[in-house]
Amino acid sequence: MGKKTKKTAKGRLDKYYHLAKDQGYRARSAFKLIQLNKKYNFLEKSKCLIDLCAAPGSWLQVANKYMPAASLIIGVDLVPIKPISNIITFQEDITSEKCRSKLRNELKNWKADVILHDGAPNVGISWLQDAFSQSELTLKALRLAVEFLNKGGTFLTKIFRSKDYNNLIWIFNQLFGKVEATKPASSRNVSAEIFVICRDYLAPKKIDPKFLDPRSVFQDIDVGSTSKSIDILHPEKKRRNRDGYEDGEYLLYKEIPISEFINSDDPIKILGSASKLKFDDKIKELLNHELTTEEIKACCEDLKVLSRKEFKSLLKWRNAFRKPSQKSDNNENNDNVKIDTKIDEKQDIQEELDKLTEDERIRRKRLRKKANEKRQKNITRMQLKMISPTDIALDNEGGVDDNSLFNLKQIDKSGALKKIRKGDMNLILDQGDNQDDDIVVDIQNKDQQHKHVVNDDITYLEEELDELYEQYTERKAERDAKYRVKKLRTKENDYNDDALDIKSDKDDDDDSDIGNSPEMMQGYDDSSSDSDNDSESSSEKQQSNIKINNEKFKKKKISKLITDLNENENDVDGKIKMSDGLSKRATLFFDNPVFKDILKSDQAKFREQSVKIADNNSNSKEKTKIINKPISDNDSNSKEETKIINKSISDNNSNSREETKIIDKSIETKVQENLSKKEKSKAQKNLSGKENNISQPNCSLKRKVDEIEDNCEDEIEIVPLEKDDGNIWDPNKIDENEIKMKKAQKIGLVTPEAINLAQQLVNRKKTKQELIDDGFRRYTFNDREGLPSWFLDDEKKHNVPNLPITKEAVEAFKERMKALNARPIKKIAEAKARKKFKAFKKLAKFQKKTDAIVETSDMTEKEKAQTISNMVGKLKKPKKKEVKVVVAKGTSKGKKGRPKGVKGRYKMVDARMKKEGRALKRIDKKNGSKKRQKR
Ligand SMILES: C[S@@+](CC[C@H](N)C(=O)[O-])C[C@H]1O[C@@H](n2cnc3c(N)ncnc32)[C@H](O)[C@@H]1O
Repeated sequence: MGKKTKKTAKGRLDKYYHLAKDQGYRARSAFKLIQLNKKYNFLEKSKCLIDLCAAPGSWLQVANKYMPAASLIIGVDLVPIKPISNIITFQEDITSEKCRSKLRNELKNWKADVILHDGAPNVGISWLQDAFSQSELTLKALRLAVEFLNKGGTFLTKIFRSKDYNNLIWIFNQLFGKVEATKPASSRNVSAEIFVICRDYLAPKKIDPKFLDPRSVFQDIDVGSTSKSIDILHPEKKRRNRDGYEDGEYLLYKEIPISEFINSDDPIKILGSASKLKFDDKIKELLNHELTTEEIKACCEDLKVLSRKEFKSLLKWRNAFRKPSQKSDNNENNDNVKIDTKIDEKQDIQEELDKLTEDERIRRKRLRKKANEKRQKNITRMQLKMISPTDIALDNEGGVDDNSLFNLKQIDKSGALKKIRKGDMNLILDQGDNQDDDIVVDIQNKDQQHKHVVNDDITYLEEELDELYEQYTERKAERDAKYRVKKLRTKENDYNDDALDIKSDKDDDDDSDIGNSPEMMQGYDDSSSDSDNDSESSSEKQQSNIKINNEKFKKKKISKLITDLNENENDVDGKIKMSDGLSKRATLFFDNPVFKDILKSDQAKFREQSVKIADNNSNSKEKTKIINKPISDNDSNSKEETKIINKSISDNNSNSREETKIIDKSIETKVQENLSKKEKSKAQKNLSGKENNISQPNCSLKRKVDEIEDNCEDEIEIVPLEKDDGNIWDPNKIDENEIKMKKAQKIGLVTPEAINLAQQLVNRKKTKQELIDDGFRRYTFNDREGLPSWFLDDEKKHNVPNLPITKEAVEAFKERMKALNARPIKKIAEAKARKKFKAFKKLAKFQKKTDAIVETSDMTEKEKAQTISNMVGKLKKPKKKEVKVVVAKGTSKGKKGRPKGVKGRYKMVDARMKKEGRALKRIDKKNGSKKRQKR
């Protein structure tokens, strides 16, 4: 058995426990007397009270409180009672003669107005004995009551509800005018105790001693048959018996003769109550009967361990030995048994079935709940714009399968892609009935009605999704005005779908999404690389490549909108990667028309940048191609190429490194020109004669370039490289800036200027161009050359750019800093929160207690106010932190740190110090009392 804790046992620490503690009562039972007194008002009128069984003394406290001052109150108990002022207490057994004489001594000629009895003998032996001793103790208390009670006095006693209850009440009624049994609210419901208040003591001159003799009071009771048999066929229906043991039976083991079992009209009862069936002399011949098997004998030996089957076989066996007349008498009984057993089996099966059905229902409910939660989560995520509507379909089963609602593969098969792209989903649904294999397989087996239901569901879901998607796009449009323009453009593109299919090559040069597609970019690169090894006109091939790729992309673009979701290049470990390097999910997301124009512009920029990079990169294939072109082409082409290069030279004059490259290019151009004029024949010779030169055009070119460079040194004007002007004083270049950058990266924007600028950029108040323009001002090119250091220092201090910043921005920054400064550090904040939480908990507890006091009807308003104010006082008083004085001895002597077995605050002292401390305290106390006496 698990150990019962103080808290759990009978719910010990209840409201009355706390109330008693708060009001200083020694036990919660004080409230029982308070409540009884409230009902019957007997304490206020009394001047003498005897409390029999008074320890620990809470009833005495209540009596002292409610009775008039200078009343005589006597308390007696088996255990000592802690003294209470104005109350006489002594330790005695109330059943003893000694107690009687002691009481007589204390009372002298007085008689009590009230006698209380809350005695509880040592219980726990057995129910029967417990109840009996309680009744006996009550009778003993009554005996004292009739001796010491005044006429018209009150006797309050506790009794347990048992079979003796009625007898006791009868006795009380003979001696008192009014007898009432009641159970106060503070008495626990689980307790069998009840209080009987007997008022108007009749004080008869002569009392029949039998009234106070337990043997005569409790012997004539006929409580009826108290058989403790168990229903052997329904052992689980066994009820707890609160009546205790059978009368006269104090043993659990019971032997019953077999003859009794056979002749009994209620054999089941016998089997339930007996421990063993004894083969008695009367029917000893049964022992040797063939029906009396060893198993039957063994069953008779110990009935307590038999199963239902074994009990049945015993009953069968008994039936065989019954006389026909007896049989007919008991046939009914046996039939009942059989019917009962059958019903039992059926019941068992039914119960089992019910249990299984219930389990299944719970399982389904759980699954349904899970699915609903997931759906709800997706919708929320979509509303928060964390995912696109298409993701919901993907997430539904962790991906798109053949049965998925959004399996566009099915739609693809239908050949109605264009219609879908125009938004006509109904068309596909109509066709889908015939073309969707998977759906057909499913639906074929079901009736037509079901088909409609399924279609209706899908249509409904699609409509819902469309609606959500529209909401999403509208929200987006509201946020971004530019989006509307893009949307218009998207619409235009949609209307021109057919035209898009046969768009001319002209479009390739535009910044359209086709030309900017990743595939397109790839195609572009491919063509460049092809030209390395191809002697064919590169421009032509490039054009044709672009055209092919363009068509490919067009096809892809068209089918993208309603593409097969399973289309992927790699599907490794379940992670699907699309051709453009994005995951399938991401590709789907960016295929959304919302991103169409964003991608267009971005890709266009990307292409521009790529072309520029290709132009500027000396090692790039593109450049080699351009340089190679004059070799393979005629002289006329070379001039055009030179122009292109010159153009790029003029475009890129800011960077010195770039410039060097450009100069290299100009050299190469000149070389090419010279090559076309002077060395053409030589080069042709080389090209036709030397295989190596053909296979490695770059090498031959380089050699030629070297040769020609040597020859034409005079003709080439070499432009000197611009020196890196380190003397230009650029305040942005100094280390300080780097430090600021690092700081900003670490803790964010730290100056109001930075915040202002960031805000302007984010709110689109400032464009990129304006920002660049702002960079060119009088501070931009400050020449530091030859300036004295003191001047530079001074300049650094005072000649700083006055960046434009609004008053509001500065105010906002100040506020932000103030807020930051006002915020406590983490540890302090945590400590404060902890303190607050503790105070809150304390307050809640206090409130609970005060509520209980306010609600209680056992106290006057004044008392309530007093108790609450006392509690407030206690709450305010800080608890003293106890410091334990530990004498350093044994192992802890001379050792540092906490001594063994000491918890909480402690102070290490040596034995002398402790003794001296005590002596000082004693002396102080003595002196203090002397001083007081003098006063
Ligand atoms: C429930 S307590 C009484 C509580 C008491 N009314 C109060 O409010 O503090 C029961 C007490 O009966 C006492 N008791 C039991 N048998 C007794 C006896 N024969 N004589 C005296 N006291 C007895 C026990 O010692 C026990 O303290």
